[in-house]
Amino acid sequence: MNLQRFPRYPLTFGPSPITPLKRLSDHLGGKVELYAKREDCNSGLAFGGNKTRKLEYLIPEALEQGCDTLVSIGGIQSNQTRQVAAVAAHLGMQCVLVQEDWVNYSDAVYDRVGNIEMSRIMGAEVRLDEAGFDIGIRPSWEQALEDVRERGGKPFPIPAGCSEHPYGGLGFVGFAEEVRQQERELGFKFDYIVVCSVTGSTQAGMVVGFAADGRARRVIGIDASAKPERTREQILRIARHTAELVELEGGIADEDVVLDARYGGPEYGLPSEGTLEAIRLCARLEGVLTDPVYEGKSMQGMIDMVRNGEFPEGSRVLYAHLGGVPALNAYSYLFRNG
Ligand SMILES: Cc1ncc(COP(=O)(O)O)c(CNC2(C(=O)O)CC2)c1O
Repeated sequence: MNLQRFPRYPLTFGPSPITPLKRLSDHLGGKVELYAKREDCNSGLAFGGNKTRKLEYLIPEALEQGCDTLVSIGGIQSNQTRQVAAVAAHLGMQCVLVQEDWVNYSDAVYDRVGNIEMSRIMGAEVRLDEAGFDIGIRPSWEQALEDVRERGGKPFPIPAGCSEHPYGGLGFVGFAEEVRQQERELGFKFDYIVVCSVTGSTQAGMVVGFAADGRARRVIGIDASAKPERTREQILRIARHTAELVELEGGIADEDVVLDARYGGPEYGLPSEGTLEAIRLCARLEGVLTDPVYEGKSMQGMIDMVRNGEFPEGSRVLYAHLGGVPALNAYSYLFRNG
């Protein structure tokens, strides 16, 4: 596998730390050892997250092409767009963000706090659009690109979650290589990796990266799109493309994409009671926060799978914490009683 041939523009602190979740593991019976790899603490740029790792492989192209404006898209509380705004500010580039109406939830502050607040403070042009949730290429985003061109700018297109960009999976191939190095230092290997999936390139990169040592099917995706068929198709397609880019021997089989659809409901961006309980449990046992849109759902999935005995006794499970905490501010009503 050859990731090194692709230039990487450092936007993260270096290898993200792996921390034990010992109190949570003990609370769940102590038969499975849970750890977290902290992409939520991976960068000093506006709290970082999984997109910041992905952007390290997109930015070299933007700089090489002489682009002056990063253009991206997400829902109103998108972590993607906030991370793009931070990288644009950090690089001295302009930023245009399309924020569509992806979530059937709003209250007095939903479009004024958290991610969208930070994007505005960092100087991004934030365009609210009433189109609903869809992880594909959107007319609103294509229009924003055209508008930048018409005003004489040179836009760099960054699709939702970076995922439809040809290099969108590379960052998480690197994640797997980083984990292997950390396993050598820890003196053991993880049996499973749990990760939240929506636009798919995070899991796709991990599947390719861990395929290199036979662990592709040990990457357990937890769908948070509530449209798992679409997300699964996108993960598989991106994984196969990424495997070609890094010259992975053997390629990617359908069965290499494991996506659990039990926890994505009731809708994208809306948490179930189980999700809210998982957020509270991890927060109160570990001081580790997760969010109602993404990580709360993957945390719920991991906790449920441990409770159901779905991981063999003695398993070591690595939870990929991909960030997302800023969105908690937009869902404060759900936690008004703790
Ligand atoms: C905290 C967090 N965890 C997991 C995911 C899912 O990652 P993928 O999109 O690569 O599958 C996101 C994505 N968020 C999107 C966004 O617009 O923020 C791309 C949907 C995320 O932000």
